[in-house]
Amino acid sequence: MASTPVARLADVSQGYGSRQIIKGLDLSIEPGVTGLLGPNGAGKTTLFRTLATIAPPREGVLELFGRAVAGERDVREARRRIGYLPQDFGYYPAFSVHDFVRYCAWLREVPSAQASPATEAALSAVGLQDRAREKMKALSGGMLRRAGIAAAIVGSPSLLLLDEPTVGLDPAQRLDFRDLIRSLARAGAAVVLSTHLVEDVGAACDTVLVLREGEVVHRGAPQQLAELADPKAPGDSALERGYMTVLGKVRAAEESAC
Ligand SMILES: Nc1ncnc2c1ncn2[C@@H]1O[C@H](COP(=O)(O)OP(=O)(O)OP(=O)(O)O)[C@@H](O)[C@H]1O
Repeated sequence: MASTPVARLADVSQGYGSRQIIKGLDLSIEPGVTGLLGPNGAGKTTLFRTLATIAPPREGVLELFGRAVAGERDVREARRRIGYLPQDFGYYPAFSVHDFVRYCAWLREVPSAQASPATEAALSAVGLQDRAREKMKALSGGMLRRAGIAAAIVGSPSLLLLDEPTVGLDPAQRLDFRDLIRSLARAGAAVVLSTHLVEDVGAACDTVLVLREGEVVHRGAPQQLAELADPKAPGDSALERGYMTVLGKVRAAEESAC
């Protein structure tokens, strides 16, 4: 039986000023881990901002947790259940790591009795429990990223949106991160992550979406993408070659249509 989508976009368009980035997109996000691949400028961050209710769709409908998001009240209710790690997230440099994550719990309206245990749990999930008292400004790039992941997962959101979460993580931390998102998905969360590291998608995702110029040009299990690989396509793994093959085919179809 098909599961109910956690998020659904129906005929959604999105853009900046006069530029349209996403055009008439239909998309559903199911429980489990969804990996978002796509070249620079494909619209991945724009899609995250739409799903995170930061930028309302210009046209079309955004549905979250089975309800259309139509006004301020819907946005506020939805945000309690969404964890979002933007590519460049803001923080107060003088905050301790603990206070930063706890502040994010407060923003998400995690009940005050649960805020402290939820903060401890999120810090320990990313291996920062021993750095909880350090200032944010004293963290290395990879540790800052881990603090951002902790802030996104605090309070166990139902929908977790992670924009390039593994940038700057060392190999051991990337492996731990994969375990973490798999366990969050097993606990019922829908996780969407964007990455340029195709192997992260192969290792951690149930579904992969390839976005190009604001359109989903492929959707399926990572294995299905790997099976599309043209052996002559560039790439060091079947999945990379599958990804490059899909992009190459779309480009060729566009060129022949011109
Ligand atoms: N604030 C903005 N104002 C105007 N154009 C923008 C803005 N943010 C993004 N864009 C444009 O929208 C398009 C999609 O950008 P977006 O950041 O969503 O892509 P992306 O797939 O996340 O890229 P990357 O992989 O480089 O992070 C790009 O052409 C970008 O230049």
